[in-house]
Amino acid sequence: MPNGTAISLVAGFMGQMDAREAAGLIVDMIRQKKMAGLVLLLAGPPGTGKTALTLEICQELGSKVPFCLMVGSEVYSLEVKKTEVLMENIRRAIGLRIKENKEVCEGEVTELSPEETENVTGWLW
Ligand SMILES: Nc1ncnc2c1ncn2[C@@H]1O[C@H](COP(=O)(O)OP(=O)(O)OP(=O)(O)O)[C@@H](O)[C@H]1O
Repeated sequence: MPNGTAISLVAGFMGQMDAREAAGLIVDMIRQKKMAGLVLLLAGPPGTGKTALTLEICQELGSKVPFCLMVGSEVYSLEVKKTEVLMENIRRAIGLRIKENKEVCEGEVTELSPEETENVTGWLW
């Protein structure tokens, strides 16, 4: 609502008034670029709506803000480095935005003519 209080039932979300009002403040702060360099941490028991609230914040910020769900057990896996997991998710988030602008050309390749180059990368300079 305009005064910053949450509506008791909206978009399937009910209760959690304090958390939803706080989420509204976060959305305002992001829009005013006051969250730059800051991280929002939602803590609480399982199934209390942390993910749902995060998705709401993301949707409120518009279609250009990607929602990228990360699984905690992935981050703490011994097989993959934490930085690799983070990089993969950042790539995924950027990929979502690139995908929106993707131009698809349809056609048929009728001929391929390989060209010899001097450098090992295969790029023409
Ligand atoms: N206040 C709420 N109103 C309506 N539905 C809710 C509310 N809180 C949670 N839910 C629903 O309960 C389910 C579990 O919520 P969610 O996955 O967001 O919880 P979570 O806190 O992220 O859980 P976890 O810590 O296990 O990841 C979802 O389907 C969500 O839509």
